[in-house]
Amino acid sequence: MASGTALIYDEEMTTHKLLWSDPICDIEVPERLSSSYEQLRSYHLVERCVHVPAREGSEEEILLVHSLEHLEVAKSTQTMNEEELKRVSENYDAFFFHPSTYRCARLAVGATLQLVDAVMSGKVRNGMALVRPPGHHSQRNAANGFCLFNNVAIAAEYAKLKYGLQRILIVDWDVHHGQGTQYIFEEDPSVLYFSWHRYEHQEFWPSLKESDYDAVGLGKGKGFNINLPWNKVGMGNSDYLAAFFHVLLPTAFEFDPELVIVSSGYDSGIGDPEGQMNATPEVFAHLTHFLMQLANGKLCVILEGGYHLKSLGESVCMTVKTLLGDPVPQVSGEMAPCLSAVESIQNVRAAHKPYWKWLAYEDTSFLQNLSTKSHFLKTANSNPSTEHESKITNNNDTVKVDRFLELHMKNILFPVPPIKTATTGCEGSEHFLSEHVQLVKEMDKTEVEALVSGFYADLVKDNKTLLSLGSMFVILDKILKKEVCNGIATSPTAALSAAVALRHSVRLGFQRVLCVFVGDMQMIPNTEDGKMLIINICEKEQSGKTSCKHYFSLNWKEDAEGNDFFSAVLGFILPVAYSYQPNLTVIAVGPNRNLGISGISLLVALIQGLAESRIFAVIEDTEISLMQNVAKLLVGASTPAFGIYVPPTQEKVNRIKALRDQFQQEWKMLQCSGDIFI
Ligand SMILES: NCCCNCCCCCC(O)(O)C(F)(F)F
Ligand SMILES: [Zn+2]
Repeated sequence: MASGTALIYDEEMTTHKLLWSDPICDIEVPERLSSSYEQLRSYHLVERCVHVPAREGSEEEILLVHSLEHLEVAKSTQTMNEEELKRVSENYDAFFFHPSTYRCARLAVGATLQLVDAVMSGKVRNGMALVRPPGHHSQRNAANGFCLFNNVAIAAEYAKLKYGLQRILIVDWDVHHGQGTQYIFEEDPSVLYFSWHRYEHQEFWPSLKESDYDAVGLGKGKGFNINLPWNKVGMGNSDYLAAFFHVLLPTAFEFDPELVIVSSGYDSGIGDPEGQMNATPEVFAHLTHFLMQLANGKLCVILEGGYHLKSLGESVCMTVKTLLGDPVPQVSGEMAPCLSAVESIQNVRAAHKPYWKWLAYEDTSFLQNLSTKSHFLKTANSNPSTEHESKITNNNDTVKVDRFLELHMKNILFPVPPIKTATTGCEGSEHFLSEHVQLVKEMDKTEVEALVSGFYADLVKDNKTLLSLGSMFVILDKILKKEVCNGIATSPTAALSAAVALRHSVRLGFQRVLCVFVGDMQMIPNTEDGKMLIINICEKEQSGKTSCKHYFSLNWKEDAEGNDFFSAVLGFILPVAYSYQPNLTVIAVGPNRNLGISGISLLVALIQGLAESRIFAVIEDTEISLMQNVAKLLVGASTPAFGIYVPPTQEKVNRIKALRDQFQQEWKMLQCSGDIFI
């Protein structure tokens, strides 16, 4: 699988600028590009990327999406004077021409296509193109909203034509609706377009009815256009993550794209005058991390909007750092989506129920009793997470936001551990040893005995286990000291090793340890003090132990034909895990696991977004191929082969829903339907 991250930037795209006064367009300034690039340099990220040059998009490439008339009008502006430029610009909603606009727009298209080629040819795994003018509002025959040519739409058509792709996912996390992109692919089932956007019940620009959640696509394209409207400002990290867990990711994994393209606008970030949202830069690391697990990692991130230069720059850096494979920083803020966000999520899930298998058993009874909607809103105040107090009173106070971000990013940008993975050289590990892996020597026997005889004597009986513990302690120490990012060990009794590892981790000072245990756990540690949260994925209810706030037994029988674990990971495990905010994750696979390797791989891949990617994996030593798969994932050598997508059965959906209904007050990231307020 390819490696490396491309960065495409050409200073010439800073020449396009507004020549007259226009309070609407004057935020789209050249410094957006140059200061983002400077920020990348200041974090030494430019030198870690593969430099790919921009080029001019050809007329033929532009005509993949735009009309000849639109192209001719754009071309004709190159020789116009200011008066003429102003007049042509007035034909469009919120667009301005400069003599260099046409040249810059062709460079933006070409830069985007260069990135697609670099990724599709395997020259790099993923990459980012810093371009302007942006693209997602421009339409076949019109410029709109600072956009002249639709860079991302052209890229999708180009990729279909040149690489014969049949499924492309476009994720538009810009705070404005990319109506241009929606119109272009509305009837096209080969391009799944997802956009969230500030909407405020059609009050916010471009104020279109077709930006609402019920615009699902037309004809054969029905189900392949997903609009998630934000009807309030102040949306934050938890709202964005909830939208990914409960809308985008389940759909994306079912769609199984061959390429993912992001219309990456950062005006959805804190401090932006347009968005007025509260999401902080590190959330883009999480969003990027999730999308990297699709399409075998083939991800092209294309800049759209973003008008607070500091917020824009920090968010661009978070995105590129993650594309490079760095650990994902802890996400800040209360992990509780607001009522308005949950309502939008519920509405879009209901609207798409007819088109997606994963939604087949979605309960849409709330639609019938819409009359109780007022009831819905009235009782809403009973839930504390209904509204977000806006951290920054008004985003217009740029300097205040600068200071906030200065402090906020200080404890986010931790030094990247020199080594990615520590292992004990267990059976089969020679396959993945590389400069990213450190073989740790076993702790010597006497040390282990001293340790075990004290704190773990009640757990450890025989000698063989004792030795396997030696390596485990060494790895846990290295993870705690941040000498490595993650670690993996095998054990003759994974259940016992996991129990000792959990107790050892808490003793070492990890205050919140998440343990996901696959198979029967045999011994279940006491989770009363909340310092551990255990999710036991087992075939049958553990002896009498029912689920409670910090212990869940999730009964799951792997599906014979393929991998149906997506709904459990996305709809339950990740929301609980993100609500808990662990500072270490322990993944353990015991004897007679009830999950396929692809289900476990999915879990390991997606859970790396937690605890600054600190994961300790302990695998039953009979599971050689599983160990190798997990090790490759931890090293970042591969994205998981998720196997054949199988939608969840009604019984499994009901089991998740029951757990969600029972615990969504404690773990609020589980909330995805409004019936919690009724
Ligand atoms: N009352 C009229 C307000 C017009 N506001 C225009 C906002 C354009 C936003 C452009 C963008 O940020 O979506 C892009 F990504 F394309 F750059
Ligand atoms: Zn925007």
